[in-house]
Formats: sequence, structure tokens, C-alpha cells
Amino acid sequence: MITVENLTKRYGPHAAVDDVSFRCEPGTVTGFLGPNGAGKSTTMRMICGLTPPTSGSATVDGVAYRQLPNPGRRIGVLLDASAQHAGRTGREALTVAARTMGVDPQRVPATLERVGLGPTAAKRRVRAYSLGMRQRLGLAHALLGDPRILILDEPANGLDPEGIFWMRGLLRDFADRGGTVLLSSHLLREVEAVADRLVVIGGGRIVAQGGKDELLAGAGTLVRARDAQALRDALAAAGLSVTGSTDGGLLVRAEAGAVGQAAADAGVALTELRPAGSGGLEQLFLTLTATESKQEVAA
Ligand SMILES: Nc1ncnc2c1ncn2[C@@H]1O[C@H](COP(=O)(O)OP(=O)(O)OP(=O)(O)O)[C@@H](O)[C@H]1O
Repeated sequence: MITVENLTKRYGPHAAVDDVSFRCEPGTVTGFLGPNGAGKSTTMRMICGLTPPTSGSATVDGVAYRQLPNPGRRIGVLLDASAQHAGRTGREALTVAARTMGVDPQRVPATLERVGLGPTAAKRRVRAYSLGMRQRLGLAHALLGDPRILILDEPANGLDPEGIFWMRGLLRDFADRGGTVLLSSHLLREVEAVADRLVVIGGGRIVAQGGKDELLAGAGTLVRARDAQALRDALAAAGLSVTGSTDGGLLVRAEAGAVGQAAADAGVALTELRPAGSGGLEQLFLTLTATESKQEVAA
């Protein structure tokens, strides 16, 4: 279990991460989403003890990462696949890691195979690896100590469609066997396919978190009219609150029926009316991160 409590990181006056709290439970994949600069990497670095928080705490199975005696055996981390020793072969890099973790180096070839790096790739120097191969090697590094928890920052970066599909299966299987996965990604369709829970962050603050299905179902109604101001007035008159807007559409915290009725009562012609979640995670993400509204969905 990963527990993040009131985590804050300030760089001067700027809060990169602002009072962030969430938990990742065993048996689940948590998708960590947010636009560029939202604070995902900083949060993950704080969980892994690489960036000291200004305030708040993060623990792994109740213990701060830096207090874990042999962290690689408890938690597999992939934060920056390019930060690997370029002069070593894949096999050498993983063998060094195995020795550091106290893992039998005999496990290295099988771990490399597991991530799709066969004997030929294992013998090549990391500097000759493509980004996708580096990601695979980084994942092998994370899996080597047979941890029960994975923290992966953009692991699908550089992977081809087949690689992305493969990784989805690997993470799902890891969680289905009782593992805990925290995964950041810009590939929303991938996150939608694999995650059980979502934590959405914008401007350093959590804008939504909860079960994926609940978030998609509880996203409210998206409504659009040619006369946007008349629509706003109609919604206000009916006492319905607009929680955000995206591309000219309004997100309303109410059932589609109530929204349609409010528009009809005011004689406003609609051009679109649908549950916001029906547009999938991409629509939900754009809607949530386009506003400053804070929304929490019960787990
Ligand atoms: N060492 C640092 N010094 C100053 N500001 C920093 C530092 N590290 C991160 N930041 C700032 O903190 C904010 C959050 O950055 P972070 O890298 O965590 O975002 P992110 O959500 O991972 O973004 P991306 O999706 O682009 O990777 C940004 O405004 C960034 O400029």
C-alpha cells in the first residue's frame, strides 16, 4: 500500500505539489493523470525519497521509502528510463542492480526475457538502446527484486503499440496477483484500459480521485448550445451549477434530464446533451483539468 498524506512541495513561492493525499491499495492499478507540469513526477519522487517534501508524508506499507532496508525488494521504481549507465550492456546493468539488491544474478536473463529483451538485446550497450528498449530495461530493473509495489512514471514512453499492449497485460497481471501499481501516463486510453482507480492532478492539487467507473459515471452532464450565455442563464435560473467548461461546452453537476429540462423551460436550443463520462477518460481529463474545481468521488 502507498499512502500519501498532505504532501506539499514548494520551489520558492511556487507550490509544485499542494496538499496532495491519496492511497494505492493492493490489487489495484492507480492511474495518476495530469497535464504537463501538474506535479506528477514531483509527487512520485517524494514517494521514492528522491525529493524531500516541504510538508506532509508518503509511506510504503507504513514506512518512509528511505527507511526501507532494501527498497528494491519492496517497491519497484521506474522514474526516468534515460538515467541508466549508457556504457553497460543491458545484462551488465541488471546484474549490478541484482548484486546491490541481494538478488541472485541468475535471475537476470529471465527478467530481461520477461520484458522482451532477448539475448541479443541483453548483450548490446544501453547507449545503443531505443527509448522503448530503455523503458523495458527500466521495467526489468523495477521487477528484479520481485516487489509487491510498482511506481512507474510514464512507462509507456517510446513503446510501440504492441509494447503498450504488452505492458498493459503485465501491469494488470501484477495487480491481479495482489500487487499495487501507481502509474502516470499521458496515454489516456491505456490508463482507461488498465486502471481501477484514478488520481487526477492539476496545478499541484488533486482535482478528482476515485474509482475509474465512478468517476466516469459521476462526471455530470456535458451540454452545449449556440447561445452559450442563454444556456448559462437557463441553468442558473434552474439552480444548476456549472462546474467547468470545455471547448464551448458546459459541464453541469446534474442529470442530463434536469439539464435538458432547464434549457427547454428557458427556450434554449441545445446542440449537445450527454453524460460527460460517455466521452471516456479523455473527455473527463480535459474537463477536469480545464477548471480549477475540486471534486472528490467517494471510493
Ligand atoms: N527542481 C525543481 N525546481 C523548480 N521547480 C521545479 C523543480 N521540479 C519541478 N518543478 C516544477 O514543479 C511543477 C511540477 O513539475 P512535475 O515535473 O512534477 O510535473 P509533471 O506533472 O510530472 O509534468 P510532466 O507531465 O510534464 O512530466 C512544474 O511547474 C515544474 O516546473
